[in-house]
Amino acid sequence: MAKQLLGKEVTAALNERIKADVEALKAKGVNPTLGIIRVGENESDISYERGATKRCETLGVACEKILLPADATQEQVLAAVDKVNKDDSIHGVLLFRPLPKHLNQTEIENALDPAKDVDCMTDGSMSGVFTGKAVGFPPCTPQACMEILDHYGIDCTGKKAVVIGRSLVVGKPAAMMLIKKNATVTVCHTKTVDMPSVAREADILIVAAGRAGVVTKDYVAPGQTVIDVGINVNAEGKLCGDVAYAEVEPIVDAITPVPGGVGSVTTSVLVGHVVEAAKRKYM
Ligand SMILES: NC(=O)C1=CN([C@@H]2O[C@H](COP(=O)(O)OP(=O)(O)OC[C@H]3O[C@@H](n4cnc5c(N)ncnc54)[C@H](OP(=O)(O)O)[C@@H]3O)[C@@H](O)[C@H]2O)C=CC1
Ligand SMILES: Nc1nc(=O)c2c([nH]1)NC[C@@H]1CN(c3ccc(C(=O)N[C@@H](CCC(=O)O)C(=O)O)cc3)C=[N+]21
Repeated sequence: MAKQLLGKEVTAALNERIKADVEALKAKGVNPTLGIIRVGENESDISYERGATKRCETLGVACEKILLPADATQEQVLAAVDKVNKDDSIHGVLLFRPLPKHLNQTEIENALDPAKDVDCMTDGSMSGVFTGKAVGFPPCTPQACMEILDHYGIDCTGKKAVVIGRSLVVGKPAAMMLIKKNATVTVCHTKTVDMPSVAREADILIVAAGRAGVVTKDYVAPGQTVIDVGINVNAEGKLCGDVAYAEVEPIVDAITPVPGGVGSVTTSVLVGHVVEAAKRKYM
């Protein structure tokens, strides 16, 4: 039986800190607010939006949404970004990615006010993750993975970490954060040869491929910690991760479940960033 690394155990202390900050802000007449921009009806965007909205409610943070159709023009999306930038009542902004293919995502991301960039969408914020200089906020999902390791006292120093996935939202920044924690890091992707033998060497395995069940029992070994970032919907309409949980869990030391793992920590980290952005402005 592997130890389950539970999101709710990780977020308990974090949520208490956020609630205290929210109260302090409200005492000063500031109502911390998250702005959400969604283009289209992507299923995974909508599930993140639902989780983030619920988390805002429980922590006392307001939420303003701008919903645009899937065929929105570049100008319409830029106008939405301009609106949230100019709105003093909005302290942090979440823009779901990837955007529909016809849009210039880089231009839209970089139009965002860096002070409101709570999910590391601008190139300036992302540079901070790579240079180690404190520029803006780190991306919420890889930070959630690090919060889980920290909470359970899993020391990365000298350990072998393998990350499956190289996206800018998860894989690449997660690799940088693991290097900062003194792990020796290998990053896998679709061109990696013999991934199972690479993954089996890991002490810490972070999986963000976005494909249900890619990590089977052949990828794991006793003693490992497995962090499953994937959020997929299975044939029965239930949430599942990228790891074939039933066959992996009996082998490894510790594992995050889906749901109840990384996703639930991500939304707390996001709301924490919004509150911190409001604090930086007013306190
Ligand atoms: N828990 C949370 O809070 C969050 C969860 N997610 C979830 O995490 C997953 C990953 O998200 P994201 O990084 O944005 O996804 P992307 O699709 O942008 O990236 C997936 C990465 O995984 C690699 N990959 C895909 N399939 C395989 C495979 N079979 N073997 C090896 N590598 C593979 C791809 O390689 P290549 O570069 O070669 O194409 C790519 O680098 C998704 O399920 C997403 O829903 C995302 C954000 C937050
Ligand atoms: N800029 C950007 N950043 C993202 O991080 C991002 C994105 N765009 N686009 C979409 C994907 C997908 N994603 C999800 C996160 C949590 C849940 C989720 O379901 N969370 C549940 C909990 C799930 C669980 O318990 O594991 C909740 O918070 O209540 C779903 C999906 C983020 N993504």
